[in-house]
Amino acid sequence: MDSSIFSLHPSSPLILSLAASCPNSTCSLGLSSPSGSFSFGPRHLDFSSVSRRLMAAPSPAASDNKATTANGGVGNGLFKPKIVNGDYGYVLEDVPHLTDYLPNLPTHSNPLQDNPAYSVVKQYFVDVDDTVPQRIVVHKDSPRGVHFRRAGPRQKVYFDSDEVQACIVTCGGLCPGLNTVIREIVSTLYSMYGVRKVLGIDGGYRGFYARNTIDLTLKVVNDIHKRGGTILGTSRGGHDTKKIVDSIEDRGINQVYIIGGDGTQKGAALIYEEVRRRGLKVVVAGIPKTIDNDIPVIDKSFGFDTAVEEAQRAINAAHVEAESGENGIGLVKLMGRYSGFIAMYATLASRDVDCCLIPESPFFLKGEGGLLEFVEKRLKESGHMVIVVAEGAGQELISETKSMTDASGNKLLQDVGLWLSQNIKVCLLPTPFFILFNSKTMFADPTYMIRAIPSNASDNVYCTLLAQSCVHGAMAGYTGYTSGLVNGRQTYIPFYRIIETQNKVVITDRMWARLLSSTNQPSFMCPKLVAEKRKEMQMATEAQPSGQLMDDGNTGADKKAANKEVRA
Ligand SMILES: Nc1ncnc2c1ncn2[C@@H]1O[C@H](COP(=O)(O)OP(=O)(O)O)[C@@H](O)[C@H]1O
Ligand SMILES: O=P(O)(O)OC[C@H]1O[C@](O)(COP(=O)(O)O)[C@@H](O)[C@@H]1O
Ligand SMILES: [Mg+2]
Repeated sequence: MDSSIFSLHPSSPLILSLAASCPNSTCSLGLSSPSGSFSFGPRHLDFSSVSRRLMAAPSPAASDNKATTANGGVGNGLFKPKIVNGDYGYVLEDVPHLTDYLPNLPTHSNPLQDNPAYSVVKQYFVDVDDTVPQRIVVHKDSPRGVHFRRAGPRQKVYFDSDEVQACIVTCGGLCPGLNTVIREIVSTLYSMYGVRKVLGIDGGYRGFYARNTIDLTLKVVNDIHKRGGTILGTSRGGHDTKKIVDSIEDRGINQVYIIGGDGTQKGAALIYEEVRRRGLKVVVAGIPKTIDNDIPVIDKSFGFDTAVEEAQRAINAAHVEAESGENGIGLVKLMGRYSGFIAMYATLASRDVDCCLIPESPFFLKGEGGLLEFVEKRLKESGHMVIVVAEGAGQELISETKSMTDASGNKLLQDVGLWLSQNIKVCLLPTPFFILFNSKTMFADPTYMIRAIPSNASDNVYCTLLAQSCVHGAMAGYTGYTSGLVNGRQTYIPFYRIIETQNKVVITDRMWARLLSSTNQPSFMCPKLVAEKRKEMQMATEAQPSGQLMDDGNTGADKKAANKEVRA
């Protein structure tokens, strides 16, 4: 077994609470799956939805999911997180299971057992007790820390193939790989589990109640991974929990696959809660989508690699333009509303960038140590320069007018690229240096071109594994989870962990230091801000017990060293 997977030992006291909260034994009791006809039309109660309600009668024991703590619940916090504590500071942040509120569900043998391609794989099924640590850098005395349930196929499943009526929805902004994920969910359901009913929800959350559905067959999805966008369409806004769950019931859907970013996963958490409140045998599973890479816990999001690769092409073009003219400035705006990961990685990969500006690192234009001073200096040294700016950078400098939001409630941003190119022109031209020499600023905004391309080879494989893991979890009866890669392993992560924070570039970490050293740009921090940052970090460091690893895997000692790296 891989050392990064921690399997619970049967003799551990932990096994008792896990066995209670995550059944994996075959139940002889229980009602058989509904055999009534499913309704695809407008809302009316049919036999299948009545029988699902009858099956739903939750027992008091089952509705308590054995959580040992009750903090930070999902969505509106109706249901307790499943947290299991083990020896040496081991914590399992488990995901819900249908049997938490439907205790007598029958199980079936996993059809993969008879699949010639998989039956020969040694240990193909994942041990139900396998878990994956969130942090892999540990010290001799550090606690084992937080773990997530390992994803993968289970020996027993909680759905009969004929019983499954799955649906897939894509929400939020576009991202390379969406079609691959759709294709692979359909293909896993059909080819591995023999499912024959998969619906596509048209146009995001509102499609549940305002649009027709699309039948997704192997033929329909066959070559969609070669196309950008999403064949299902997507949208912002339109999340109405009651209407969505009504539609799920009416259509007889019992597996809901929701592909989207932080906003979408918040919506998914609410759907899960409502489904559970109504006691439905319906799995709600998420697949994290964010081109900005701003979803926490997971290693990285699908489409991110593709986006960085494409962003590099734009940087390259800007570099060619800048280098060909006299004092040419190539300015490239990249995606990143709140997080500058695409800008940071594209800059690091390209090596042609002189300055990278991201939302996490404030900058200022004029005066000593400001951006304009640096532009002038770099032009004098090299005769050209390339600036990469993430769309969320410098927003506080552009306008103080009350910010507007989109249909999903996301802040609408001012165009920092246009603003910068105008300011560079207006502010630098009157200086003696620019009166003597010409300068031309070329501004490129390739954001929508990047979002629209199909995913590259590595993202395609990543999307395939994500989709397969997600389906295995649903068939095994897990629910209320997002599938995600943690330390290179597929896991099931409870919704509340995905939506509680946003992943951001930590400018006191080594990666940002690498970037600063590759571009040799100033940190643009005024001395007061540096002092404040240092103080914040010092206080965080002192609050940590000795040897305890902090959020980013560093110890207090690492942090102290990092504090010294913050440059004025
Ligand atoms: N807090 C929330 N609660 C419920 N639904 C939400 C929430 N935030 C966003 N959504 C819904 O999720 C969908 C996508 O959200 P959006 O922010 O546009 O994209 P992303 O999921 O990529 O962050 C939209 O339909 C939106 O209405
Ligand atoms: O699709 P829109 O509304 O133009 O939004 C553009 C935004 O979408 C993003 O691609 C992120 O989308 P999500 O919030 O859906 O993940 C950002 O990079 C960009 O700010
Ligand atoms: Mg978002």
